[in-house]
Amino acid sequence: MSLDIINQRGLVLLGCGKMGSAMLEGWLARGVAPSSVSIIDPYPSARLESLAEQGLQLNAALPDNPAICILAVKPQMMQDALPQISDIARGGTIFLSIAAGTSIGYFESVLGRKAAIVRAMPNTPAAVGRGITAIVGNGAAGADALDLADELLQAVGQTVRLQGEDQMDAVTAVSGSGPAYVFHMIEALAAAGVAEGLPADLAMQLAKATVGGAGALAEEATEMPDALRVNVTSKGGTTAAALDVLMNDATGLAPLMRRAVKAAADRSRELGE
Ligand SMILES: NC(=O)c1ccc[n+]([C@@H]2O[C@H](COP(=O)([O-])OP(=O)(O)OC[C@H]3O[C@@H](n4cnc5c(N)ncnc54)[C@H](O)[C@@H]3O)[C@@H](O)[C@H]2O)c1
Ligand code: PRO
Repeated sequence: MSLDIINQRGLVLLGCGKMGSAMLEGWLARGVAPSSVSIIDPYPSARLESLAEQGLQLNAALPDNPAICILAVKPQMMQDALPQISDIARGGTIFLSIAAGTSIGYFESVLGRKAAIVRAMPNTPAAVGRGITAIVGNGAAGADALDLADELLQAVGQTVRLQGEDQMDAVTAVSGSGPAYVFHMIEALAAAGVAEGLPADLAMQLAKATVGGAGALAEEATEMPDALRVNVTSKGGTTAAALDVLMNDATGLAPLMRRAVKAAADRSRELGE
């Protein structure tokens, strides 16, 4: 399985900030040896410094032919960062980019069309093995390359394969950025609890457990979310009173979410220009 290949040939991470670290923690927890990981990052975290003491290669010479090289710097930093991995073999290594808005065509223009390039959009719940990553490959990324990328990403959650790269901006806006929307909902729910008289720590505990529990139920139940919502809603009761506000056609959550997701997708398209 892919993690064995990673341990044999190595994994390079170009940039290891919030998203790179989230995935790295998932891989380490699932058996990737710190000594098989090479990281290039001018500002390594204390956690990376500590992993370096366990054998992780930090800003050191790279393996010639690693199984996979993950490109995890900000889109705006990509051009400056890529020359640092230019000595990696083009034939045997899969280049997996997680950068928002940065097209496969851009990477082909830098790495060449023969390089196997996989564009992916993960999300930070990968840190606890609950991420979801969408992937799409270029012409040089054959079934084996996509399978390897898929297996590696499955170690930190679910994966989906896209029909085309044109779906990536919408995916980024829904699942890449989506955790931030949910975290903000937790903040807003807790703040509303405080406004109704609860202590802040109790309101936050209630909000976190409610969102976490509802998310788990939505994933595990056979019913769809609309049926689960109806199950909570007594006729003439408290939930119905709240949903009158949240499901207002003009001012409720749906039009607000539509605007938010459109703003994210538009920004993803801009980053690709
Ligand atoms: N954070 C998320 O939720 C998320 C989700 C999906 C995709 N992404 C994508 O992941 C990428 C990284 O995002 P992030 O949130 O982890 O950002 P981040 O700023 O936390 O991490 C970027 C890392 O790159 C390092 N870096 C900067 N210049 C470098 C260089 N020249 N060479 C090597 N490393 C360099 C920085 O020190 C930093 O640690 C972005 O392209 C983003 O679009 C992020
Ligand atoms: N974080 C990155 C951004 O905000 C991409 C998706 C989540 O641009």
